[in-house]
Amino acid sequence: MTKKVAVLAGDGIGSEIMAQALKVLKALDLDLVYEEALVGGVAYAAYGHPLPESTLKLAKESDAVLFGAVGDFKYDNLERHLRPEQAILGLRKALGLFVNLRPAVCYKELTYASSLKPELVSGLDLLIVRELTGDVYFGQPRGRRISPDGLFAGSEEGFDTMRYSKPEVERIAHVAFKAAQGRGKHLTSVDKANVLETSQLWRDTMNRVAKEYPDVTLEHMYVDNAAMQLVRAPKKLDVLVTGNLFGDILSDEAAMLTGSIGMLASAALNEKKQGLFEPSHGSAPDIAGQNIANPLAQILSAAMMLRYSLDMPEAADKIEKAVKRVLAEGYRTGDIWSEGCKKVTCSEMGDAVVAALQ
Ligand SMILES: NC(=O)c1ccc[n+]([C@@H]2O[C@H](COP(=O)([O-])OP(=O)(O)OC[C@H]3O[C@@H](n4cnc5c(N)ncnc54)[C@H](O)[C@@H]3O)[C@@H](O)[C@H]2O)c1
Ligand SMILES: CC(C)[C@H](C(=O)O)[C@@H](O)C(=O)O
Ligand SMILES: [Mg+2]
Repeated sequence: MTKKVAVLAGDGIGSEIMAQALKVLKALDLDLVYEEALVGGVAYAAYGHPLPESTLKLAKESDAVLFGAVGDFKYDNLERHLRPEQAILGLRKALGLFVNLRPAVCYKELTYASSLKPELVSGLDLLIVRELTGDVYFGQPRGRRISPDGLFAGSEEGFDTMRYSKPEVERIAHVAFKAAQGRGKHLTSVDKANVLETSQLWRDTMNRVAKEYPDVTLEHMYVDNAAMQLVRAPKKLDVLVTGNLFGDILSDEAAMLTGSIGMLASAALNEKKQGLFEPSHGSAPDIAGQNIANPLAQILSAAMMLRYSLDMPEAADKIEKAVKRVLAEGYRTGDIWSEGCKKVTCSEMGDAVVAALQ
């Protein structure tokens, strides 16, 4: 049966990189229909809301969502619920996308583009499993008020609530342990249990779930140390599991190990394998409209979509192989370019990937 993909390009470089991913998908001539809709700042401009009902409906009834990026500094002063970023948060929550897989792979051709020494990153292949629908991102209560107590009583304060429930940690733990079983059988759980109750519950729960996976070695690491280890000896890590906020920060850090944030794809999944697939980076307003963004994270996110949600692993393999091929042939957008390589625009990179499909 023909499957349906909701295509939400969003803001900034979103439409430029999405055009490349669609070009690649369409060149594969798959049994898919694509339906586009507005999301983020462009949706706010058209409908007065970053996640219009029609876009949410399309996302819900589709087999997968291919998402670009949202965010535009010109909307930074809107009330929070109208800001473009609320669209991605709203979609994650509405679709129950509690699993976020962010693989950080350093292709051998890009070793030089990493900010770390080549020997530290060559062959790097790590997977961040980030919990995506809980934590301080969604915890209530939150808000602004006049502080009722303490040293600054009477002053305006802002507050958010970091929360995780046991079943919420258990379900992401199972995903992470299973991922570790399929890889190096080593799982690093990242928390801040030396300070936070939320993290202590996280750690206790990880330890309990670990008993069901005796073949996987579980290690705990405080998030400050994890941030350090990621740049000290990243290849000692294989699968990391962590909460929403820590995962957001660590995945951008891991992105730079691979050479550019423009290389980091991601999958957000629910229990039914329905997913939203997006690059880990944002709308990059500083380079939008210039056709110079790196589209590979978006193209690799499309490959993840074929693998994880649409049961088309051969097509996913083809895309991933084509990306490796264009890198081997020396094609580089500006963010990963170095002397001796072929500098290409965003759309030329898309064309190169299409030409490299076999
Ligand atoms: N999932 C999302 O949609 C998402 C993710 C992160 C940030 N954002 C939003 O994006 C906007 C910009 O945020 P930011 O500047 O902090 O982060 P960003 O990821 O958009 O950009 C950070 C830096 O990386 C560069 N960059 C990002 N993607 C690139 C690519 N594909 N090729 C080459 N260079 C690339 C940018 O030019 C910029 O210098 C904000 O509104 C933010 O809230 C959205
Ligand atoms: C835009 C923002 C809400 C989002 C997040 O914090 O999850 C982004 O940074 C990401 O990494 O996908
Ligand atoms: Mg982020």
